[in-house]
Amino acid sequence: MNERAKIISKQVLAKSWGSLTSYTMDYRRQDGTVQRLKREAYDHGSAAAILLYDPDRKTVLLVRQFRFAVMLNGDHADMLEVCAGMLDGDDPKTCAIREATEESGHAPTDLRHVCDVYVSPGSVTEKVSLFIGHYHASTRQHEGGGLADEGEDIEVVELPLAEALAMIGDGRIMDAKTVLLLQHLALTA
Ligand SMILES: Nc1nc2c(ncn2[C@@H]2O[C@H](COP(=O)(O)OP(=O)(O)O[C@H]3O[C@H](CO)[C@@H](O)[C@H](O)[C@@H]3O)[C@@H](O)[C@H]2O)c(=O)[nH]1
Ligand SMILES: [Mg+2]
Repeated sequence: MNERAKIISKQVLAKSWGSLTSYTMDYRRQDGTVQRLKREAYDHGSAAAILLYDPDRKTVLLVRQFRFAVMLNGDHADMLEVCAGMLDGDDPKTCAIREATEESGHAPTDLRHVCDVYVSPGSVTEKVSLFIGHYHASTRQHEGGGLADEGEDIEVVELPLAEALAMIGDGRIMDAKTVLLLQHLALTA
């Protein structure tokens, strides 16, 4: 816990798949004065994500899936993203391999860790560990698509890296972790 903030009380506003909690804290400002503040935090655990890249063909494998919150915010809800998922008790690398395999059908090789990011640090506790891994014909285990009994309905989409980068510019790719990983790959491939 940060020494600048002392939690005075907390109230669970909602607890279901994730939890939304309202905290009251005494926050010590940079000038030393203490201010009482309220902040809400949404906690559904942390996550890992992996961009699948075929270096021989310079293609990437992404997944398209429906995102309810994006629909609520008035944007096109069929999001094109890198494979990703909640840690569910696994370490980030194990999670990245598990999610890539479930969602894309490929068990990736040559994983490298890129960085860890908070995508919405103002209110969401989730930290996402980002990886790049390789796929090719021999890494294919099955056709992918995710776990239908958990409501996943995933289309696997293969694209030239150059086309995926262009899709960031024209708004067809809007998921932050996907933008970051594609741009990192473009800088380092
Ligand atoms: N019951 C219930 N199930 C949920 C809820 N929200 C998600 N789920 C289920 O929980 C599973 C989550 O799938 P994962 O593959 O583990 O996670 P993800 O949704 O792909 O998350 C990744 O992408 C998100 C969007 O970019 C990221 O926010 C997240 O960090 C992560 O990288 C899916 O089966 C989904 O149906 C909910 O509110 N209620
Ligand atoms: Mg997922």
